This record gives sequence, C-alpha cells and structure tokens, in this order.
Amino acid sequence: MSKPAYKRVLLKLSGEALMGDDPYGINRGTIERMVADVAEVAKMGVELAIVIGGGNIFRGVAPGAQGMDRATADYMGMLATVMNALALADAMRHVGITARVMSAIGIEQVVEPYVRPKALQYLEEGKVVVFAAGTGNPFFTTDTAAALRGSEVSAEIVLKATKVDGVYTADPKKDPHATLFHSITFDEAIAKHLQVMDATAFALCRDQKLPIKVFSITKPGALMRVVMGEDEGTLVHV
Ligand SMILES: Nc1ncnc2c1ncn2[C@@H]1O[C@H](COP(=O)(O)OP(=O)(O)O)[C@@H](O)[C@H]1O
Ligand SMILES: O=c1ccn([C@@H]2O[C@H](COP(=O)(O)OP(=O)(O)O)[C@@H](O)[C@H]2O)c(=O)[nH]1
Repeated sequence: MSKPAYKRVLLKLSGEALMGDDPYGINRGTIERMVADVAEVAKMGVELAIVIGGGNIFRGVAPGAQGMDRATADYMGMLATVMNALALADAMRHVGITARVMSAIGIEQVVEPYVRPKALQYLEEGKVVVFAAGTGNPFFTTDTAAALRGSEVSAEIVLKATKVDGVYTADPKKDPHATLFHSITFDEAIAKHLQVMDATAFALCRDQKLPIKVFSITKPGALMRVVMGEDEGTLVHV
C-alpha cells in the first residue's frame, strides 16, 4: 500500500461547511462524514492538527450582531469555534480517535489553554489536536490561525478543506465562468485578490514557505487523496 505524502499536517475545517444544508449550526450527518474522513487519515499515522472555523454558528447570531462593535463580534466568532471544536472532538471520540482541544483564549473550565510544547507532545503521541478560538485576537480569521498554528507545529502543509474544490480565477459561487487553478503562487493569489483565503493567511504561509492545498470537504475521498499526494484541489506555493 502506498504511503501518505505527509507526516504532519494542519487541517483547516470550514465552520460554514459544518452546517450542511441547514441555515446555521452543526448538522449531525455532516460532522459525522467529516470526522469519518479525518479518522481515515489519522488511522494511517498522519499527525493531525486541526483548526476549526465558526461561521456556521456565527451565522445564526449575525442578525443580532448587526451594528455591534467589531472586536466584540469577533470574540463571539471565536467562542463559536470553541463550540465547534468541542463537537468535533466528541464526534472523534465516537469513532475511537483521541482528540485534545486547545483554546487560544482562556476558558479553562471548558478546554485547556493553547500551550505549544503540549500541542507538540500530543501530536507526537498520535492524538489529534483541535485548535479553538482562532488566533485569540479580533480582526483575524481562522484561516490565519491555520497559517499560524501550522507554522508553530511545523506542519508540512496547510490543508484548507472548504466548500469549493480549489482556487478559481473568481469566486465560483458568483461567477459561472471562473476556472480552476491547478496551482498558483502566493504572490499571484495575493495580487489577484482571490478571496478564498485572506491575505494575512497567504502572506504568513508565504513567508514561512508553508504550502497550502485548497480542496472540497464535501467531495468524498478528497481529503484522503490530498494526504496521499494525489492530484486534487489547488496547491498554493512559494
Ligand atoms: N477565487 C476564488 N476561488 C475559490 N473560492 C473563492 C474565490 N473567491 C472567493 N471564494 C469563496 O471563498 C469561500 C471559501 O472561503 P471562506 O469563506 O473563508 O470559507 P471557509 O468556511 O472554508 O473558511 C468559498 O466557498 C468561495 O465561495
Ligand atoms: O483569530 C481569529 C479567528 C476567528 N475570529 C472570529 O471568528 C469568526 C469565525 O471564524 P471564520 O469566519 O474564520 O470561520 P469559517 O466558518 O470561515 O471557517 C470570524 O469571522 C471572526 O469573527 C477572530 O476574531 N479571530
């Protein structure tokens, strides 16, 4: 049997993808499918650090957050990622995967704080580490948290599992003529203002020479193909 292409990866799971076809929240079937994909990869011995988004929960409260101070709304978004992280870790437990949630903001009664050496230890022990609360700072995104944590734990690649199957010339949800890139450089992605990830995340990965693979989380087997180094999604590179 062929071997995985990576020993340690940082997987960014879209919060919004967790809602499946629901208007907001966590869809049971969707999270179970995602976790099944993740478990398959973890069981091959790939060390997995996960950053989870929060858009699925934040969407539900967004009408009430209108006009709210940006930083306050961002802290709500970070708390939303903590809920997703807890749900994800619990779903992993159900399929026999040991996961540890670490939060970037102090919330000790609920989850342990992020401590880099501890995270590295868990990864070496074969546990899945779920990073919650993004970077812990407002005005950032969980994509930037993925770039940051990926750099901190020396992941070989950031795998951005999202709702589209790669990076397009324009947002494929809005432009039916958009075409898919097989690969693209960080500088090109930033210069073209491609919105699939924010510029802060792209710039951090570029400076750390940490490649990103963008692929679909809803496409069956896509995560496994990416981990096996097969042709799937878009590679963003230096
Ligand atoms: N050039 C592009 N290529 C691919 N997707 C794009 C592009 N521009 C905008 N998008 C949009 O970016 C979304 C992914 O980014 P984001 O909203 O951060 O999702 P996530 O929930 O995965 O963090 C896609 O669902 C897609 O609609
Ligand atoms: O370091 C961070 C990470 C996240 N957020 C907030 O948390 C929300 C949820 O994260 P994101 O939108 O990146 O998740 P997604 O659903 O797109 O994966 C963001 O909109 C921000 O408001 C933040 O303020 N700082």
